[in-house]
Amino acid sequence: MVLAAGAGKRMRAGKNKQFLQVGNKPLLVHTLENFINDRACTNVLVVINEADEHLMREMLLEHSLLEHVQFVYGGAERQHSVYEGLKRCSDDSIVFIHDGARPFVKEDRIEELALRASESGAALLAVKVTDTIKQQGQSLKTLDRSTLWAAQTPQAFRHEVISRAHEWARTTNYLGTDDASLVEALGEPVEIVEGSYDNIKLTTPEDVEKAMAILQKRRGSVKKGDGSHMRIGQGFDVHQLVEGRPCIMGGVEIPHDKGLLGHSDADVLLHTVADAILGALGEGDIGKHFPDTDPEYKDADSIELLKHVYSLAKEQKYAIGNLDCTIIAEAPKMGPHIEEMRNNLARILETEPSQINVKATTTEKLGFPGRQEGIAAQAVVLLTRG
Ligand SMILES: Nc1ccn([C@@H]2O[C@H](COP(=O)(O)OP(=O)(O)OP(=O)(O)O)[C@@H](O)[C@H]2O)c(=O)n1
Ligand SMILES: C[C@](O)(CO)[C@H](O)COP(=O)(O)O
Repeated sequence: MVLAAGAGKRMRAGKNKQFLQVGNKPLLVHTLENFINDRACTNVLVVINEADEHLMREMLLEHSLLEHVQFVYGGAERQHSVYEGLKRCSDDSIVFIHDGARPFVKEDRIEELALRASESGAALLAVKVTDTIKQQGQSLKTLDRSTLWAAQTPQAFRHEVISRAHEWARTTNYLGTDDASLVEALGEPVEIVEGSYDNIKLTTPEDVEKAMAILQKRRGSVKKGDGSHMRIGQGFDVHQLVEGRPCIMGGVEIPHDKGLLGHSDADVLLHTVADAILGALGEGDIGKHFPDTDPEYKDADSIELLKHVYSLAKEQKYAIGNLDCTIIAEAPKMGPHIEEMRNNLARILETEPSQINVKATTTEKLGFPGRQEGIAAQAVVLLTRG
């Protein structure tokens, strides 16, 4: 259960912080991917505000996650949101309750929590407190920090245990700041699984900068030299120019007296980029994935084809490092459309336009592009993961 029904007031972003862009994707997308990609996780429930539903659906669709989640409407307080979510969890499950605003939970912690929760009924991630903690009373007291832990999420429970704790809290009007505290209040065991200081909750604007630094660190900390932290690929494609076809380039329909011939919409730029990404992944080429003999791809929208190719990269946890493309065409003029193509590519590939470069050249009237018989495009892409 991923909680995303808060207002994000302390973030002061003018919208629910779950939509905030953190590096190459929105906060909630980072968080959900940790669970959707986890093999042991069978159902992902997202607790949302009804008012956010439309935008939430659009965002998850754009990142190919919509089909992997179910929505439930939350309540006024975090605890009420959890209560609503619990009604939708099955009786025999281990329920993970996690803040949508914590994007950096690690796979091995999820495994450890599942194990400990199935043994003891309840387990949470927490880190040892590193500051000296003062308690304000009549006089100031210093607590023994060797016994203090800062609670994080996920918190994992046998469904029966957490449902009972929430029912009790509801009838007694007990409001806790996390879910483990409700089980503690019943006097039942809760185990701590040591987490990581990087598993931060993005609460204030400063946390976005911390999150960016953690993302950078993760990208840089993947073992170098094994060829898995970055992959490079190149693509090249040509389509013939003929009368009676639209000229679609980088998702932009460019007014011209001729258009590109092909089984799909023949967007030579997007095909080239798709080939470059497939090359980087060692996954062959677009002909292998979308055969031009398959009627399913007749007049296919190349944006959808490229999205599919990018989803293969995401499955392997790669994102775009940068992409550089060249269109080779005598006509039409590409200049007025380059920015739109760049923005389209950034959107499809879930990155920033600054990571993408699109340029165009003629061949000085030489060869098939020069004679305006066709248009070629080439691309080089760097995929990174971490
Ligand atoms: N009624 C609520 C309140 C919070 N949350 C979720 O609980 C998590 C942790 O809460 P917090 O960081 O406090 O988020 P917000 O409530 O959104 O932030 P704020 O308190 O600043 O408004 C967030 O992922 C938030 O979306 C929720 O699902 N339902
Ligand atoms: C549950 C929690 O993440 C534990 O640290 C946290 O208490 C929830 O956030 P909030 O700011 O207290 O709502």
